[in-house]
Amino acid sequence: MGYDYALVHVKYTIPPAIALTILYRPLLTRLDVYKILFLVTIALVSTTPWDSYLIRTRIWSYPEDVVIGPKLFDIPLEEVFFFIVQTYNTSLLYLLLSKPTFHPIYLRRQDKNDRWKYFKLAGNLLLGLILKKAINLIRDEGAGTYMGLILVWAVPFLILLWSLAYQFILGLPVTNTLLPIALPTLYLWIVDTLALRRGTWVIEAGTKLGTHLWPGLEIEEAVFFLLTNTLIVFGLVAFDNAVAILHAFPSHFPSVPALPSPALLVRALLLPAAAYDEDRIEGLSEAVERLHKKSRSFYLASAAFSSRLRLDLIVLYSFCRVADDLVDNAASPLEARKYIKRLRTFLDLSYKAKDPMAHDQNVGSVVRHVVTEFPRNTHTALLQLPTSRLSSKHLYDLLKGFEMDLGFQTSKGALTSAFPIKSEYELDVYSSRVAGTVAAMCIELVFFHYPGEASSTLQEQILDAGNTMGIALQYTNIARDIGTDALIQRVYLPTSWLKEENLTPEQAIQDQIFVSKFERLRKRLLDRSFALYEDSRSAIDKLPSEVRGPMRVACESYMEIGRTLRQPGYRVRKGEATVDGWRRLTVAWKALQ
Ligand SMILES: CC(C)=CCC/C(C)=C/CC/C(C)=C/CC/C(C)=C/[C@@H]1[C@@H](COP(=O)(O)OP(=O)(O)O)[C@]1(C)CC/C=C(\C)CC/C=C(\C)CCC=C(C)C
Repeated sequence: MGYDYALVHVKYTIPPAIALTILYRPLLTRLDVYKILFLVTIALVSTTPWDSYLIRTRIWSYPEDVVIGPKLFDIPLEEVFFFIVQTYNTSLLYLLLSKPTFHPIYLRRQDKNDRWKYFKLAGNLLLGLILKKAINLIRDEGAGTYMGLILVWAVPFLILLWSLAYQFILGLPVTNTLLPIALPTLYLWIVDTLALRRGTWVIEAGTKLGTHLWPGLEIEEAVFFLLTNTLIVFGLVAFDNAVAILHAFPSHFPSVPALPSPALLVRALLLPAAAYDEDRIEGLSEAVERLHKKSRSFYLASAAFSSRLRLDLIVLYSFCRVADDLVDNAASPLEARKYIKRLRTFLDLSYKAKDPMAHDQNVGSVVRHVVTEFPRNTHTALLQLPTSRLSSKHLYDLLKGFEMDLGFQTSKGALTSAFPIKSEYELDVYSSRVAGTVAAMCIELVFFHYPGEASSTLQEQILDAGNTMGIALQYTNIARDIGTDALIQRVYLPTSWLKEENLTPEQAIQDQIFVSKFERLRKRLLDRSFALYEDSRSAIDKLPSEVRGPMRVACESYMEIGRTLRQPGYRVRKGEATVDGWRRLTVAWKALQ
């Protein structure tokens, strides 16, 4: 009996496991736990008979004085623990590195002439040849036996995973594929070199090739760790591929449980790529692109949400952004009004389409309306709005908020300007309509994806606090944009506030930046923004535990704009991010704790 093998764990495998757990803990979802357990189970079940065979046939051995003693099918418990901890560590690293990835946009519809099918074929051919060579090595019963046994065990799994998930394996960023394979492999090569040198485990002479990758590292060991890490990462990629299919194509999978069964995952992977809905994939890609380009705060926050809710939030953002831009960037107030009217008709038709009696006919009229009445680049954002999960009230109220913007008289040649925000109350109403509604819709989506976690009274309280938080964010938004809004004749500062400073909205526009008074009013906006934020933020703790952190990230990273604006001497610069990327990340990290 000895502790050498156990010490390898104490020194080399448990510390990274602890570090990765601490690092990933705030982002961990139930689906992640499910994935890790799934992978660990497969690793145990598939490796145990094979490793047991290697030990019983003495291809592989452990001196009695380096292991504690207990065994499972002749495998020392330290070795069994190795399968678990390696799978755990590589899985956590993969999860960490792939957190920012929005998987559905890597799905590819494939028709007959798509060249990707040749990649699939080439991969399978190559793996098939390796398998044939491996069988020959075992048959020869010579120095290639151990290498042959490693390959014969690993390659069939690789063929399976490649066949099911080659689109993702090839398409995902290398930070999601090569990196989580390469880092743990290199690390385990170093650990293995030290263990073989100390004699903690021994490969018998006669069944090994005798080639070293570097002094002290047998080629078989190097290949073993490379293949096992590849299997773990490909397994996780295949899992994410299946989940992406389940969430992206409701027409094929109308209802998906939070933790899909293995059978459902396999069914998803077996859906022919020719049956993928191309418009849906394109729509999701456009939505992520829009979010990425237009909002650093919400893009970062979106990565922290679980996949199902994340998808809905991204398409909701895309709708809100497009609707806001249609009104804001209209060539004239008349055109802006026309778009609001068309958006209202779009909502009327969409909510009528929910009526099961005339569903198909009504969906047709929604599509026709969108295609004929809106610019091409807005179609997917409108058509993907998840109306089945949102009550119409908030969307109609959002349009009422946009309508208030039309109260600003901005047409060229207009003699006088109009300023609809006369009092703090009116600013609150405006903010509630354009931002409180957004908060309410985000919360509705949370309740949809996490049903039964809050009573209806609690839901009301949370929605109320969400409205307040939305108003807080909008006040910060207005404080940041005072200058740029003035350039387009919009003064959101309440006329009553301006009056207290002996100013009028017209002066605000003429002088643009009447610096000190303007800064005093900016401070007043921010003070109220932070008061509202303080009033509402504790309600986030009443949300389902999995969304608390991500919601905090969304609110905190936006409020950080306010904190920056409050710094003495800070000046807003047009086109420049108020909060830099590093600071935003730090804020997100703290919000997740
Ligand atoms: C990850 C995540 C939460 C993403 C999606 C959020 C989402 C759907 C945002 C839509 C934003 C949008 C384009 C709305 C149109 C109206 C508008 C312009 C509102 C202002 C947003 C400012 O965005 P931005 O700075 O990019 O806009 P401009 O360049 O000025 O045009 C708003 C300030 C409103 C944003 C409000 C929210 C996202 C609500 C936040 C509150 C919650 C998520 C609820 C928190 C829960 C509790 C219980 C307190």
